[in-house]
Amino acid sequence: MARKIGSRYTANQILGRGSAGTVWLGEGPEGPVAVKLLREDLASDQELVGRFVQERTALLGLEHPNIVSVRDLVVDGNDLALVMDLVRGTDLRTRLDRERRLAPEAAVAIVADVADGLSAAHAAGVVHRDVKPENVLLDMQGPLGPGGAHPALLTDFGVAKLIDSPRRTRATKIIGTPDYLAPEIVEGLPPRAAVDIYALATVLYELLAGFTPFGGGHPGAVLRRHVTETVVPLPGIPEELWQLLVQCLAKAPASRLRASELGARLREQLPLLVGMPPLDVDEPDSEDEEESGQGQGHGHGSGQMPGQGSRAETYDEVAVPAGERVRRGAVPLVRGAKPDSNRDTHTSMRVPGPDELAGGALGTARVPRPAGAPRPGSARHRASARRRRVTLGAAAVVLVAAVGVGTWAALSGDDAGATPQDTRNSAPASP
Ligand SMILES: Nc1ncnc2c1ncn2[C@@H]1O[C@H](COP(=O)(O)OP(=O)(O)OP(=O)(O)O)[C@@H](O)[C@H]1O
Repeated sequence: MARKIGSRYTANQILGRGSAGTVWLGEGPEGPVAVKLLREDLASDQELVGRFVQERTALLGLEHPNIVSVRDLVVDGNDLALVMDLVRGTDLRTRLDRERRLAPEAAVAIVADVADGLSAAHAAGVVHRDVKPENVLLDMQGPLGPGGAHPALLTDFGVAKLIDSPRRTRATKIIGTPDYLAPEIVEGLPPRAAVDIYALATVLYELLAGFTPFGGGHPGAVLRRHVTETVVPLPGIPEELWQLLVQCLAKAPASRLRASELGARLREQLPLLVGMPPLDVDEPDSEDEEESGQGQGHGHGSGQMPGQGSRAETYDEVAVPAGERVRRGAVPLVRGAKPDSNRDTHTSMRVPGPDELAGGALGTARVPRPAGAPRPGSARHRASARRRRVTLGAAAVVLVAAVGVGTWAALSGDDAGATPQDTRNSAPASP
C-alpha cells in the first residue's frame, strides 16, 4: 500500500501514529526516510500550511547528532508531510513502558543526550515545546553508551509550534502535554527555552520514578500542581542528582539551568551512578484516589477547581468518555476528534484563572512511597489499617490488664502480689 508523497518520496509502511498524524517508513532520492504525514484536518488548514512553509528554514537548519533532522517539508495537494531521518529503534515511552523504571546511569545518559540536542536547538533560536518520552527516539544501531543506553535523539521539532496557530488555540488556550508543561505556560506566558528544560527534568524524574512529578488524574489538576506544588524527593536518589532535578523543575524559569549546562552536569554524575539499580519507589499516594480512580488512570486529583461546576462544563475540550482509561490526560488535539493512537497527545485547554491555580485547602500532593508500602485508600492499606487497629486494641487490652493486675497487687500488699520469683529479683536488703 505504498503511496507517493510529493514527487520525490514514497511512503511504504506505517511505523506508528501520533496525535498530529501518521509516521511512515519511506524512500527518498537519498535512501530510507521517515515521513510524518499530518492529519487531513491539519493539512487542510490554510493558516497552518502557511506557517509550515514559514518554519521551513528554521526546521531544515537543525543538525545535531541528538536531533532527528527534518530533511524536507512537502506540501502536495491534500498532503502535508515532514520528511525526517529514519531512526532504527524505539521511542523512550516504549522502553519506559517495558521497564517501568530505568537504572539512574541509563536514565541520566539518555537525558544528557537530549539536553545536548536541546542546547543546539536553543542556540538556533528554536524551542521544542513538547519534550516528552514519546518524542525521544533511541537509535538501536548507534553505539552503546553509559548504562547500556543507545544514543537518544529528540524528534518532532516545531510540530507543537505549527499546530499552535492563533486560530486553533486562542490566547486563552494552552497546547502541550499536561504532565510536562512548565508553570509559566500554565500561567499564560510565552514559551521560552526554559520550558524545554522543565519538561526534560520531568522526563528524567519519570525515568527514575516510573511516574511524573505532577501528573495523574484530570488535566486541570495536573496544571494546578505545576504551579502550586513542590516536587517530593525520590527515596534513594543521589543528593547531587536530586539537586539538579530540583533546580530544573524550579517554578521560576530563570532559576533553571541552560540546556548545555544541564547536559554537562548530568555527564559529570555518570561515574557515580555506575551499577546503581533502578530506584526502589512505588507509585505515589493520592488523597482522592478512590473518588476519581474509576476511570482516570492513576486517579490523582479530582481536577475540580474551587467554585467550579462539573469538569465537562469548564474543560469541555478535555472531557474523557466515561469508563475510558487514560494515562497522563490523553485528549484529542481537536475537539470531537478521536486520538489517532492510544498514546498521549497534545492538550488544548483553557488557561485556569489565578484563583483556580491557587488550589485551595485541598492539595493533591503526590508523595512517593517506598516500594511495598500500601497506598492510602487501597484494599491493602485498609487491611493494614485494620491490622493496626486490632494490634492497638490488643495492646490496649494488655495495658488495661497490666494496670489492673498492678493495682490489684498494690492494693493486696506483698503477701498476695509477691511470688518466690519476685522475692529473688528484688533488691537485697541493706546490710
Ligand atoms: N524519525 C523517525 N524514525 C523512526 N520512527 C519514528 C520517527 N518519528 C516517529 N517515529 C515513530 O512513529 C510513531 C509516531 O510518532 P509521532 O511523532 O507521530 O507520535 P508521538 O510522538 O508518539 O505522539 P504525539 O504526536 O502525540 O507527540 C512513534 O512510535 C515513533 O516511534
